[in-house]
Amino acid sequence: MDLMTHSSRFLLPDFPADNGSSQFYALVLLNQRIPRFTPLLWNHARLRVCADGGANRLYDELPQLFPDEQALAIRKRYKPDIIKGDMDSIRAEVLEFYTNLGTNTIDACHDQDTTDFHKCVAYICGLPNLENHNLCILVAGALGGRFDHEAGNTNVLCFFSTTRIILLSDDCLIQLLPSSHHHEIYIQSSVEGPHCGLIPIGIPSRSTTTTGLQWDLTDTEMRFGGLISTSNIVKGEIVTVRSDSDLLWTISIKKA
Ligand SMILES: Nc1ncnc2c1ncn2[C@@H]1O[C@H](COP(=O)(O)OP(=O)(O)OP(=O)(O)O)[C@@H](O)[C@H]1O
Ligand SMILES: Cc1ncc(C[n+]2csc(CCO)c2C)c(N)n1
Repeated sequence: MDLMTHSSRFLLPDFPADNGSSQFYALVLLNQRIPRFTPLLWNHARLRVCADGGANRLYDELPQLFPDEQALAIRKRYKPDIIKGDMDSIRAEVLEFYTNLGTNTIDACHDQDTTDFHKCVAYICGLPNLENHNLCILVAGALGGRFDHEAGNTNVLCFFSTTRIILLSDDCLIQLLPSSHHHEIYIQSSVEGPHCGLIPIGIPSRSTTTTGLQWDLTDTEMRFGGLISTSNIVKGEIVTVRSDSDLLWTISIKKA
């Protein structure tokens, strides 16, 4: 079984924007409070997409992160490449502002069966010329507020299980660890941890084995209605995970 490695280097303030790695970061902004480190993610991303009302968050909340600068100057500096969704949440003035700046908008109001976030990920995954890149989609504003949205966002991780997608809020990070691989997670202890969780999603895990946690699992069964690993603690610099089913990995993000 192949190894997949993971690192939240994109949260490090001194991780260079032109980081020389083969990773192609895309950023998706959702319609929930944007994390304070969003400008950092923005600088790493080579494609920036707003999911419908996510554009309102960019317009309203990004200038608040730069209180000493003119809101208009910040809005012009942080121009999304694409706004995609069913366009029922983006305000008219916001749509007009970014359209005038040259942002492409893709109206997908005919599809009321997938979320705006799902539509954005499908769009990114369908872009030509990405096959040779190691795509990683960073998602800002994925948690907090409505649980149906949080569940829908988590479902997108499962739907696109072969794509690296990382849900982010001010407080935590969530990603899928597919069972097709075993995993090494390099902990960036200056910005994340120690609280973490491993959660079976979709189906129970008959066997999960970890190293690097305070409460390691050893060929352990996990299922909703039985044991799932919450309030665990990262102990080492590397956490390893092997499981017979897909798991969610979640880790706390430290306050600055
Ligand atoms: N409270 C929230 N928590 C987490 N994610 C959210 C929340 N609100 C919206 N999102 C995410 O942002 C995306 C865009 O939000 P937007 O409000 O435009 O969606 P919507 O389809 O209009 O929602 P609604 O269900 O209210 O009609 C959603 O697809 C969802 O992924
Ligand atoms: C079983 C079922 N439940 C809910 C919806 C509604 N829905 C799901 S995604 C979406 C688009 C949101 O922008 C909407 C309206 C549906 N279609 N099917």
